[in-house]
Amino acid sequence: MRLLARHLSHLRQANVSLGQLSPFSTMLTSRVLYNHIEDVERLEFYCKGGYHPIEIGRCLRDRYRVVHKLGFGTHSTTWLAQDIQQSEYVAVKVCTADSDGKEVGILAQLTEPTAGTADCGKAMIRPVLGSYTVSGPNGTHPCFVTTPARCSLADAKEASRSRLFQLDVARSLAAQLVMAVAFTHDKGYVHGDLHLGNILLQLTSKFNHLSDQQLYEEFGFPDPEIVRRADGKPLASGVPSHVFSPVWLGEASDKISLTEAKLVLSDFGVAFYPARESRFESYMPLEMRPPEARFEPKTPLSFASDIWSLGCAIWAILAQRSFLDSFLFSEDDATGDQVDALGPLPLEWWEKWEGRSKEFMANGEPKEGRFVWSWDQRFEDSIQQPRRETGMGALDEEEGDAFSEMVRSMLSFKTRDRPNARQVLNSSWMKNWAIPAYEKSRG
Ligand SMILES: Nc1ncnc2c1ncn2[C@@H]1O[C@H](COP(=O)(O)OP(=O)(O)OP(=O)(O)O)[C@@H](O)[C@H]1O
Repeated sequence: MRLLARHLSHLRQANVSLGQLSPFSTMLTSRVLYNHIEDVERLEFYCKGGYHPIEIGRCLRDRYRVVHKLGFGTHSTTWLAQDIQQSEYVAVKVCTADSDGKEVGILAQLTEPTAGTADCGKAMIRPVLGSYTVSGPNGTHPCFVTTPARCSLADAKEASRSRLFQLDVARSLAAQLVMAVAFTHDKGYVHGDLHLGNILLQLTSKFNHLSDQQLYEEFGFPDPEIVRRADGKPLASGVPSHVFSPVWLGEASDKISLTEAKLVLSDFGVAFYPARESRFESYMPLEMRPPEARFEPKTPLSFASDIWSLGCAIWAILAQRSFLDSFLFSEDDATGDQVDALGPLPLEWWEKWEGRSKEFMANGEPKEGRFVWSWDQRFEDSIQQPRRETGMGALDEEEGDAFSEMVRSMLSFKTRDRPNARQVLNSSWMKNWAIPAYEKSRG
């Protein structure tokens, strides 16, 4: 069940990126078909410009001995390795050869010793421990080394029956996420990909005391799956003979304790610096994508676009279900769902929206007889009822009102009406519920 859940979660994340492969991508996926293997990277991305084939047991740079696979995205595979110089486990992210390699520079700037030294948000972004490039049959790949994390919040939710975090854990995670985003924005960067798949949980330092053997006994041995072409022909030189499912170091969301709930904001692969570059396209999953990316495609995205996604992410941390229906099939579905939840669109957007008459009589007025999932009903169905039913703690009226006020303001259609991240940190819900839970977690 956990495997299936993770597979679905990866598919959902991958689905998004596949349509919009990369802002920089020059990779042409290979046309070769392979026999399907569950819960692994897309095999057709082993091609010129794509992934680098990695073998478990191999030593990268004569320093990082690969022990297991941690995960994969559309632009990378990430490996758990033993740093033989420092005798500690590290995560090595090996990017596709078409990656622009900017992520490492952004992480280095965000974590440099002078960057906001006393800022709590800085502690939630992992410093780069080393970076290099590796050349192989598919090209030259930017690689960088960070500390390994336990699992993403998306995977933790998928691994639990309730798909919920304990209330104080959810409050603390939400506070940490806003701190991390506020810090990132203060440094001039927009993250651009804020969703629960990119929000990771820290591993405890005890992990470093495990030998390879103990690690395998506790978390499972790598299970090589043979790669075979569907046409039976031999594999090209850039395709690995075996691939591996990621190791599961995580925990089901409902089992995570307050002290374990330490967050890492990861994947700055599409982050950008709006003062120096204009970005018009959003790479967010449809259900968390800011609406201006659709209705104002000629206006560059900025910090406020992260605030929309941050509002959706905070909702998803507290809730069992995402704010918008996660089975949206088109941009029209997403816009329709946003109007049902948040009310009428700005007039100029409404007039621009060609698909408006499918579900609506007029702006904010649904067609007769159609079910409308309102804000209050979503709050009840996604947050309160599941929390009550599973004994995970519902929000009382005062907290519920403060939470709704904060998230609703972040989900204002017009970017100028959204608070900035520092203002979010100063909201009543943050000050009276979320930050106190975070402080409790630090003892
Ligand atoms: N430091 C880490 N520790 C543990 N797992 C990690 C780490 N970094 C990445 N991962 C795993 O690898 C997955 C992919 O990483 P990441 O999102 O950085 O890749 P990407 O190729 O940039 O993704 P995208 O598909 O968004 O382009 C993550 O969801 C996570 O499961």
